[in-house]
Amino acid sequence: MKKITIAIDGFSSCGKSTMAKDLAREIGYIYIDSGAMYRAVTLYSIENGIFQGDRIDTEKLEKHIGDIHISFQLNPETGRPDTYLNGVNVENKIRTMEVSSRVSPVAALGFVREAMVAQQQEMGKAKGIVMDGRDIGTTVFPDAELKIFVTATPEIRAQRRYDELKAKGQEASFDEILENVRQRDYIDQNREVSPLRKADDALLLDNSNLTIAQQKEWLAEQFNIVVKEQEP
Ligand SMILES: Nc1ncnc2c1ncn2[C@@H]1O[C@H](COP(=O)(O)OP(=O)(O)O)[C@@H](O)[C@H]1O
Ligand SMILES: Nc1ccn([C@@H]2O[C@H](COP(=O)(O)OP(=O)(O)O)[C@@H](O)[C@H]2O)c(=O)n1
Repeated sequence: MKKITIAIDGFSSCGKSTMAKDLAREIGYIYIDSGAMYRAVTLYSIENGIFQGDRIDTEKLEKHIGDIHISFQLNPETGRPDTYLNGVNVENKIRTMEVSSRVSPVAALGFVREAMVAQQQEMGKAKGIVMDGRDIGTTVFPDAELKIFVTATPEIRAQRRYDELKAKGQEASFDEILENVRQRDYIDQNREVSPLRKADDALLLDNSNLTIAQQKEWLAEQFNIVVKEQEP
């Protein structure tokens, strides 16, 4: 069967990676969490003195961008890929509120996006990939055969992220998470380079009232429809 490219974009914390990972596992495709790459660049910046308070030393980051190597390795325990920054597993570190609160300004920098998009396009060259993020259907893979744009209300998304952090035993405040979700949505939609928007040919999914199982089933249906259409 001919392999296709699947792009899943949308607002923060709405369940993109949950559905992307599940689908990739089921159909034997590679899964790439592009947000993890921007989070890893942010962690590198925090750990290497590139932030002065909230200010980003963009000159320093640009000088070091070539030293930031991000890769993914399947974690046999979770069955999902973990993110590695220069050979070190940073999967837990990149999910903290500290990284969440600093990632969107880093991801708005043109040279950061250029470097990440080049790596993402290289990863998807052979197709057979599910990638989730903000600009996958618009910039990274504009020719993707299946494009989805996911959304849910900010309150529902913040609650999902709150439950997740709690379950991991991390300190979290619902109000702080809601504020972060809103702030990131704003920056992501209003930046100059590749702002978050639905590609004209993307299917819209509001999963506010869907369970994980329901959205998984919906996505599998969309995949089957597109694959059938591709058949000669
Ligand atoms: N339909 C859903 N209903 C309830 N919780 C969900 C749903 N989809 C995802 N989640 C949970 O919400 C949290 C955020 O999902 P995630 O896939 O990380 O979102 P995103 O990749 O869009 O940021 C996770 O803890 C996930 O288990
Ligand atoms: N393709 C992408 C993916 C993420 N990002 C940025 O990276 C941040 C973190 O992405 P993420 O997918 O981990 O966000 P969550 O929705 O999982 O919290 C986003 O808020 C965006 O600022 C981006 O600019 N482009």
